[in-house]
Amino acid sequence: MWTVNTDMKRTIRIGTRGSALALTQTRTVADALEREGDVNVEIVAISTPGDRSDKPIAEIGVGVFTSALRDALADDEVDVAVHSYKDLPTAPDPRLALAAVPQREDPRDALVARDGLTLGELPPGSTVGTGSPRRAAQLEALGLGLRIVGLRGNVDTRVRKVTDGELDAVVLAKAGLSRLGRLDVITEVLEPIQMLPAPAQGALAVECRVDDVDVEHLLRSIVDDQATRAAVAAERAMLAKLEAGCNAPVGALADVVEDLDDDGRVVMRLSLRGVAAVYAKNEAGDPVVADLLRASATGDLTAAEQLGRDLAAELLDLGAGVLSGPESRS
Ligand SMILES: NCc1[nH]cc(CCC(=O)O)c1CC(=O)O
Repeated sequence: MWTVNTDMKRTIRIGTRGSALALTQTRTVADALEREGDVNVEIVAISTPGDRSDKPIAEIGVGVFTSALRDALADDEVDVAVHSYKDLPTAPDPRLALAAVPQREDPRDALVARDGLTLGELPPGSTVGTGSPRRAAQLEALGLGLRIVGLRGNVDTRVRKVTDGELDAVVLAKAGLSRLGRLDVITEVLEPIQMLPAPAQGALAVECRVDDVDVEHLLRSIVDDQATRAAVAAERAMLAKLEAGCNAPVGALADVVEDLDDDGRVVMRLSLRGVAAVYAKNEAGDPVVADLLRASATGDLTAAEQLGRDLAAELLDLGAGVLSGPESRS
């Protein structure tokens, strides 16, 4: 007796962190592949040191959430890795290819405050939780007299600090709340003019092994979004160049916008805004935000990375490298 395997579909193993957020965003990639790719998909949760530690990210370092996943992919334990793009180090991993950048969620940060309050309605002295020096610096610069309190943990844990009355508010990525179905807790979506998001916030990075051309082609044709890829490339190029010159917290946001060319025809271009904090030392020798440097520029969609590097150069000229504060990427 013998049986014929009639199911000739290839099975693609997709690696992800095990958090509710990571699993949900990986599910969207898996669903698209199963729907349009004529493949079977298996989701493999991989535990990372970042998931097992409660220390501030600034202490445990960049890549804590992503390097275990990248290793599993390079070692052929999975075929695809789905990351929150903003958690990836800027240095490329030569073992891997960035096969797809799916369409981005709303990149903005969101306030979750007690009693439905907005930032402007929080009385001076209110406590606002965030573990991100980028968010802390921009909150301080608003001059509202808010007390910034360090914070870590998953999205639900952070929201609970407000619902339990421990903090007056927390700031989180809107995309994370959206993916978890928790948009209802948002009391204000923060405009980029007040708070520029982390480079690549709200976007996913989908990687495969550099020599796995079949999977790369599959991912590129089904889940890649070119506008998101260009926007995120500009933001990340800006971050990468600034990292070389300083470790100041950086915010960046690129939008695809309509513009007119020399002949008055409508063309799509990339508009990039960036912010970097400059620190000074107070009497106790601790770094405090002395200034927020801002710059913006518009460029060709096909030269996204150059636009990012140019804007970083402008911020460095303005003094972004002078005295760097706490390291941060989120
Ligand atoms: N730093 C943690 C992190 N990494 C990705 C997200 C979700 C949002 C996203 O994909 O950018 C979050 C949570 C947050 O910043 O509130």
